Amino acid sequence: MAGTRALLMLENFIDGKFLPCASYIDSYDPSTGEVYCRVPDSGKEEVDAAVAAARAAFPGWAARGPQERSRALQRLADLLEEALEELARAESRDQGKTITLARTMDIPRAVQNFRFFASSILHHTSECTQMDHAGCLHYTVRAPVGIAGLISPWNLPLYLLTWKIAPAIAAGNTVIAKPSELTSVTAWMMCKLLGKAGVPPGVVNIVFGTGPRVGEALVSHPEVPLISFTGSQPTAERIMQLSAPHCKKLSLELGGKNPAIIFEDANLEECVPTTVRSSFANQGEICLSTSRIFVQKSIYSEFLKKFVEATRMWKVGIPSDPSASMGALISKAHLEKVRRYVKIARTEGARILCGEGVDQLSLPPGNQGGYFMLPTVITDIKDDSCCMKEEIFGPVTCVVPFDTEEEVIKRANSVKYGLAATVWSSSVGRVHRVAKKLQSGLVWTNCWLIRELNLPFGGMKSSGLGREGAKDSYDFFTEIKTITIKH
Ligand SMILES: NC(=O)C1=CN([C@@H]2O[C@H](COP(=O)(O)OP(=O)(O)OC[C@H]3O[C@@H](n4cnc5c(N)ncnc54)[C@H](O)[C@@H]3O)[C@@H](O)[C@H]2O)C=CC1
Ligand SMILES: N/C(=C\C=C\C(=O)O)C(=O)O
Repeated sequence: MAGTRALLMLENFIDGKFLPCASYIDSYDPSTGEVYCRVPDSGKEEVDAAVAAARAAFPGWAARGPQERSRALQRLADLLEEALEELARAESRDQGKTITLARTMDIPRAVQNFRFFASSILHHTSECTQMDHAGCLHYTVRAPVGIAGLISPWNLPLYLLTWKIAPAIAAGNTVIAKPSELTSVTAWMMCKLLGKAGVPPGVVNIVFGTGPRVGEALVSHPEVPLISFTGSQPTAERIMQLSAPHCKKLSLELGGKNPAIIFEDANLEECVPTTVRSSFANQGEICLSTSRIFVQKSIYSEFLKKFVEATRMWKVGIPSDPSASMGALISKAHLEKVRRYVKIARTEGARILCGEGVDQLSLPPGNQGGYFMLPTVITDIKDDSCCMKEEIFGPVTCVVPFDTEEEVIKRANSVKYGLAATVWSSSVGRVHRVAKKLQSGLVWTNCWLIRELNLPFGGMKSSGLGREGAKDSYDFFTEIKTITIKH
């Protein structure tokens, strides 16, 4: 329970109004372990109110032209950009990530999400075919689906929430969004800007609270025909079960166990720092984070030495420290889960080369209760260890050697996930060949996380269902109809 200090109190945002809730959940500052905020513990009642508001707003919003909706999105982007510093500070405090990352990645990307969909919504065309022998012309039309349910996780809070809200409202839907109960603050701050941007009441409604209460009420609601979800695979399974009786449209963006494949002709000057970043940026809490590093045997020792040296330079610090590369993990429970994986690796006979249990973490006295851990490199680990199979979602990465191209493709593909891979080689032929054979929705060669928002984003196998991007999100957030004209 919270102490006597003034806590930040969030409210739901329904029909353009901030509304208090009957009960609240404590929200923790990950860098101190102390409660600093209270989040509405909404349930069915709040979802019903949000559905009523979204239902009433839908016809008016859907009837506006794309240009008009686009202008509101542009204005919202401008307002978010004006508030960038305030939002970055709030995101960093709420999530535990460094202020530098929030300032340079999270909030700029939230701004870009609105700008991008404000523009892309103006450029869609529909299909038309002729059938002269039958005297027919066929064409397609698209229309917004209705009320979209949007559920987002805690790792990239405003970044991922806006990646869903922007395409949904650009296409003419109204939305009910549920951010993670662990990181709700920046979503609440954004609500203050919606009216000013010209987004009418009821178009964007945000209900805060836990997955089992408010998330399930939203997913089960018969008037919410589509759900876009980013988060874990077990939660996605539950969402699929609850959606099945209503035959809802689903977009599921789930986890990964992403390999980095490093061939002997890789440019290690670029590969080592990028692979440190792809393993440990945002505390390793990104679905695209590298967590299995396969290195060709001839350069294995050299790579390992350089990689461990560079990892030791990846500074863990309090989120407000501009020189920190990494902040605190999201919660005590998550920190314990991540540490458990390192413990299992050790009991299996793997070697921990740096980080957890090897090096000493140094923190200011006020942050001793925070959820910090050092970036950790594991080696001498078997491919069938849970550390090589399961999504750890923390600052832990495993490095193992390989001999041949065929062998490494097989090993990289031997997990249930298929989200993102990186391939490092200076052979153009090889990067094309390997990229094609990897079971992965995204392959970055000689780089990581360079995003082209136009193109499909999403995973194969247990990493998800559907894709997001300019055309893919438009397709998801609209219903298509084929019309035949006999002339
Ligand atoms: N994008 C990704 O790949 C992410 C993966 N994860 C993975 O999931 C693990 C657990 O993290 P969690 O926070 O528990 O993820 P989660 O999947 O439970 O949470 C994501 C969102 O789903 C909501 N949710 C939870 N249960 C729900 C339900 N029954 N119905 C509707 N919505 C529900 C949560 O409140 C949150 O808004 C992490 O350790 C990580 O491995 C977590 C966050 C993002
Ligand atoms: N979905 C996630 C990351 C997406 C990144 C992007 O769209 O650029 C995640 O970490 O959950």
